[in-house]
Amino acid sequence: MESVAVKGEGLSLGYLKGKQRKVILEQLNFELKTKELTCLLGPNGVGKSTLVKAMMGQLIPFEGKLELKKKNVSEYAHDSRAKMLSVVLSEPHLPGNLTVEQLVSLGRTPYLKWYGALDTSDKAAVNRALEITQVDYIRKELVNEISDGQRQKVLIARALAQDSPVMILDEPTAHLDLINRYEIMRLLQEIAHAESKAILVVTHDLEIALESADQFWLLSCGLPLITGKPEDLVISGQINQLYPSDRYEFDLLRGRVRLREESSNLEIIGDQDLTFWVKKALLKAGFQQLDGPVLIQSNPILLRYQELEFSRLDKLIDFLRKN
Ligand SMILES: Nc1ncnc2c1ncn2[C@@H]1O[C@H](COP(=O)(O)OP(=O)(O)OP(=O)(O)O)[C@@H](O)[C@H]1O
Repeated sequence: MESVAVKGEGLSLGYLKGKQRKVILEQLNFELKTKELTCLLGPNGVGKSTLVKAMMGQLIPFEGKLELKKKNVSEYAHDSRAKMLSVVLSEPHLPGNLTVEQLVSLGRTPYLKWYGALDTSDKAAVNRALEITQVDYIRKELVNEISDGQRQKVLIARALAQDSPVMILDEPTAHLDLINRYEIMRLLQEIAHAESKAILVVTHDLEIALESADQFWLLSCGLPLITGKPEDLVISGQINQLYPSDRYEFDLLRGRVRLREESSNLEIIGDQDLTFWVKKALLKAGFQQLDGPVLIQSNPILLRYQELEFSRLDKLIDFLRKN
């Protein structure tokens, strides 16, 4: 099986204002691969949706090549492109009077005959999509009467029913709680691997993306697109290009962004994970320096400072403020 599903080469994308070109992205090179979950990350306004629009055939590149399964994206007729690429947008307008099953069935639209009814293979594709995404049990519920997390799974089911080798999702975890964010990304990773799909997810959710993505594409203003395994980009420090400001940095140990640590002379002794949180609380409370070390004893937690013992950080901080 050809592993490159979408390929961009020397792509320049943007919008026309009259006859004037407003270039948003230049010299983009990438390969979206089958059996991989790729996350596209970048700050607001950098051009992520612009790239997605181009992949959907809604935006003709100013320059360069954009191929979907080795054929120029703009050469596809609407229906044949829909068989190749499905899209889940972040804020879709859904007809609320449809049931989950009816909405997922809409994924079969590109395959329907002129009389518009689902045949046995369409029904099988819908059932399979409902099962894979585990929303079978709400198939008769109305779309506007289910939770945000369920709705997101239903939209993924509709894209699955469309049976295209490429799936693109724009912020599928927006508005979801932490567990559901993990759930959705884990589901997408499983689908990419088990169903042999090339999946591109646009997201701002770096922590969750790090847990689930096989590839990262990092877009930052005025720089070339960086692609690679998330862990490689972390190890090489390229991940920091997402945060151009000096105030932020990627915390290698904890796998997330943090405010660059203020320089401090705090001496905190104890288990490494615990010292991290004690230091964080002291810095937040405005203490960059103390008159001696803070010793942390675990099980039960006890903080020792100047021969005094504190069972909680707020008690230690209260003491420091008063003295
Ligand atoms: N239809 C349009 N016409 C002209 N300029 C546009 C149009 N749509 C978007 N832009 C511009 O293109 C740039 C990139 O926008 P885009 O929506 O692709 O960013 P994004 O990375 O998806 O942002 P976000 O994370 O906020 O969704 C922005 O400067 C925006 O103003």
